[in-house]
Amino acid sequence: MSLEFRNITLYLENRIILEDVSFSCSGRITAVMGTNGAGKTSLLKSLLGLYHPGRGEILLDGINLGQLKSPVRRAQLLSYVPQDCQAAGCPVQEFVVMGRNPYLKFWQMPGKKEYEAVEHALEELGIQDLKNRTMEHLSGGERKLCYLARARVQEAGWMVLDEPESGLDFGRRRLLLSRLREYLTKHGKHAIMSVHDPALADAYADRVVLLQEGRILDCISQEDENYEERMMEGLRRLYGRQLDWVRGAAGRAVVWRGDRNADHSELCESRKPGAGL
Ligand SMILES: Nc1ncnc2c1ncn2[C@@H]1O[C@H](COP(=O)(O)OP(=O)(O)OP(=O)(O)O)[C@@H](O)[C@H]1O
Repeated sequence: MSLEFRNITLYLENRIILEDVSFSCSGRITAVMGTNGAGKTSLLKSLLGLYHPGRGEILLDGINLGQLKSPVRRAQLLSYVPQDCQAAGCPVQEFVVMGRNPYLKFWQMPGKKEYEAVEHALEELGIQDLKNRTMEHLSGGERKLCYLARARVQEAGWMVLDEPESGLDFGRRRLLLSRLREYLTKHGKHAIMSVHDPALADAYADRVVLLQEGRILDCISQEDENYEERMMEGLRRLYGRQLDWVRGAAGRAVVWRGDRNADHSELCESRKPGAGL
């Protein structure tokens, strides 16, 4: 299964948001990283058909998504977990089962098979206890997990996840991404996700795409011989020169040298005037 972005250029409100973005995904998970406003969500929304690039094409297993008219077919190919998981006024079980809609006729109600899929997804994510709760009464993290369960029962070939880790506690982030990897591997599926934490991208993604102000800074695979050097060089260009790897028996991690005493002024200088933050 292949997913390729070819020369994507996107304008929103007469501003260029993505410029000539080209890369292909590889392995189970591709992570997209970049500072706030770099264009990660816009890239994912272009993939989902929510934004329409003025130039370029996105090819999923040879299908040009720009020419795909059927929303049902698109939902069979791509599932989505947005950054902001809005509260719906229905029980969790009913929300999650909506993931099966692309496979039901318009007059058909979900049945035993569909609810079994829901049970299974909730169990895998460790949130069976939420089944009968109302979506709008859940915490942000709990809601995020319900959206993930819905994407899971949708059984699309590709999951599109916008900051899946946001709002989750320290342990659940790891649990979620390792379960995601297991699920993708077991079912031969793939994911593209935006993520802010380089440690999570490093630990769970096979390929990391670094976006800077709407352009590709680098696209690095874990298999590349110089992966560590390129990854660190890219991260330093995005976030600052004090970043470094530390290595130990338990693996490697990205840290700030000096941390609380580190000089973070470079971070602000690297932002464009008027870009906020
Ligand atoms: N619908 C829109 N109309 C106009 N501008 C938009 C729209 N959506 C996004 N933008 C702008 O596009 C730029 C990229 O936004 P985007 O949400 O893709 O960034 P991001 O990398 O996902 O940021 P973050 O890490 O903060 O979520 C920003 O400057 C944003 O203000």
